[in-house]
Amino acid sequence: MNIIEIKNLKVHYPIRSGFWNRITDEVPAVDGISFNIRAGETYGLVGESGSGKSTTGKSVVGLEKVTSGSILYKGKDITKKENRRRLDYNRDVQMIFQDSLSSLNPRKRIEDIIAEPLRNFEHLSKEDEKLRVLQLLDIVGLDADALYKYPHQFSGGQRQRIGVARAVATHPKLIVADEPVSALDLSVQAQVLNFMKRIQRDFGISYLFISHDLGVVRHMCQNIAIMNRGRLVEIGTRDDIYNHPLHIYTKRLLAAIPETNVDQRAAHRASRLAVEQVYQDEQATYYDHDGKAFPLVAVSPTHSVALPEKLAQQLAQAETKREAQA
Ligand SMILES: Nc1ncnc2c1ncn2[C@@H]1O[C@H](COP(=O)(O)OP(=O)(O)OP(=O)(O)O)[C@@H](O)[C@H]1O
Repeated sequence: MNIIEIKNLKVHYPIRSGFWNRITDEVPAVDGISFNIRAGETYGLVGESGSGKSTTGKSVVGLEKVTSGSILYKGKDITKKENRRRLDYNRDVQMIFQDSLSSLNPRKRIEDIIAEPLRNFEHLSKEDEKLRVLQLLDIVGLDADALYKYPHQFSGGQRQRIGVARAVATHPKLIVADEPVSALDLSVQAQVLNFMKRIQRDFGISYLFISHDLGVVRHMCQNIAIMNRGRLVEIGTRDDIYNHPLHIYTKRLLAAIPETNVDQRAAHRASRLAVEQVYQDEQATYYDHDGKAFPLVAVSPTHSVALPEKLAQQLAQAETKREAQA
């Protein structure tokens, strides 16, 4: 069952200029994307900086005005404010941000930061509210003495835990996690990802997991969409994307994952350079004459790629042959 269905979503930002501050152009930050998130899954949205991931995430939580298209939740389009209100959408869908320092109010104590959504959506007595905040701190592995501290008194990883505690306070159905570990050291990244997984199991939450790094997404996501210049260039299961990538942009993101095995580094660098060369030389094959991605074409029930139909099928057949020979 799908928890969210995104259909042909567009978010175009106006560019104003001149004495009268008129709209002279627009930035197509999100340019007609469609994908579904299933209940209980972690769906990855991956692309380089500026590809439109955050704008998509903010549209899903209702923080960004949508130009056209729809986002369906329980069959209703929540790009319309009245549907968000009617469905308690702002309680059911929460967001975790990359920059935990600026997303947590520095003047508020942790108790008040975590209690804020409870005060907005549930009207508990003071005692019950405190009990809930203590339970939430416990869930994310922080001690009770955190209650009276301020965000700057915590490490980046601890602040991200506080952000998660606030996000899960109202028992949401979906959390949009926008680069939740990108600002953290590798060892802390693993801890935060692990407890995000645990919370998902315990609460039955779905995540829209936004990242520029296919290396991080591999351990979290069952299905992945690759975003480039406001469009989706490839959608597939983890196996489709990591083991049978078809679009050159996906291959380029995969080649950018650092190689940890020292013996493999030279070969990895050579293949990264080779992919980069194809990407530079074959823009006209992989993008239309405006430099935009083609519409997605399905090459299997789970795998779609943004290429002209014939080329998509040829590449998919070559990939099947390669796998059979391997
Ligand atoms: N408020 C805005 N007004 C105008 N243009 C914007 C606005 N917000 C984002 N953009 C532009 O929209 C495009 C997509 O931005 P977005 O932040 O969604 O990308 P992103 O993939 O999340 O990148 P990053 O990881 O760097 O945040 C970029 O070209 C960006 O400059």
